[in-house]
Amino acid sequence: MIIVQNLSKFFQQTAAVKNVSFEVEQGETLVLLGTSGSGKTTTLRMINRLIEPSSGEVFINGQNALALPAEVLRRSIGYVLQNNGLFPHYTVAENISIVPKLLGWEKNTIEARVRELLVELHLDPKDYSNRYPRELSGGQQQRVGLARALAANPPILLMDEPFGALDPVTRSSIRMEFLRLDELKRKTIVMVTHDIEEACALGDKICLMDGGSIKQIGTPAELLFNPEGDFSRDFFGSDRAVLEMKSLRITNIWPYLESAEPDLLKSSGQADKDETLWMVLQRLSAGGPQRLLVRKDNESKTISLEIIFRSLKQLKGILA
Ligand SMILES: Nc1ncnc2c1ncn2[C@@H]1O[C@H](COP(=O)(O)OP(=O)(O)OP(=O)(O)O)[C@@H](O)[C@H]1O
Repeated sequence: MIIVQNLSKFFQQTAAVKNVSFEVEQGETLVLLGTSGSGKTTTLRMINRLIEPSSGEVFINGQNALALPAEVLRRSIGYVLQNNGLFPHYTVAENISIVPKLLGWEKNTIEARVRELLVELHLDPKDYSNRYPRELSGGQQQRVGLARALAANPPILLMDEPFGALDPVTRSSIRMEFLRLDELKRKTIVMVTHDIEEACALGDKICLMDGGSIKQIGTPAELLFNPEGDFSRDFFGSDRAVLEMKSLRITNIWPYLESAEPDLLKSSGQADKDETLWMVLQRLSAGGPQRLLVRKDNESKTISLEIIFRSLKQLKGILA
């Protein structure tokens, strides 16, 4: 769906992005992760040509993006900015309607779409449609920013630090909300963040960048368990243990779990193979187990789990 080939950007003498190449399949989320100044935003903005590349190519559905008029390209790509970029003098409904209006949609269709998006994003249309951005909390503004990007139902969504301006608690709850949105599940998404946990939670693939270049691309589990080089290894630092837990999908360890802890999984009754082990365990026991270790043995290719619950009562409660 998106192919980026040898993309580079020079600002005067400075190489902000150097020979970056990646592919994002339809419905996939690729996260651009890296330190400050590593070229993430520049890379993202070259996809919809808010920044014109110095060299390299971008293909969207097989079409050369650099050969299309930039406005046409941008109408098929939703864009969510870090500080939401809402127009302060437009109401919520007007902000969300911008692209559908540009595309000449009928008034009734636009109104219905605005209502639908507000409901989906948990903002009561009666209460919020006519508010101005300043009358919303940061999290609500961010939801409206997302609704605006989704309004014309673009197949591709680019998100630049979409949760960056939020406090950690709001950030993590909105992130969970976004993960569950059906509308987002169908999109091809490229997202910038410097938050490692966010990258692991949201990315099907992570593109780890440093100094304008890609250091490694892979699934969160690949980057965590098989880092290529010192930069990748050091990047996750002390967060590694928890992140490994969070990035492991039940599918990855299903065969081992079935033989090792059948009761545990059966007791959940609904352990979804796509969920991370962490989420399942959190659901199983409010507050999570006291200690949870995953060990991977590369030679025998086995994964062992050590789960220590807070009390016998907690364990019995789960298995009941
Ligand atoms: N318009 C510009 N003119 C000159 N240099 C720029 C411009 N935009 C970005 N740069 C430089 O390009 C490099 C990459 O910037 P970019 O914003 O892509 O990084 P980033 O990884 O998104 O950083 P952050 O996480 O801090 O937003 C930086 O060194 C930055 O100073």
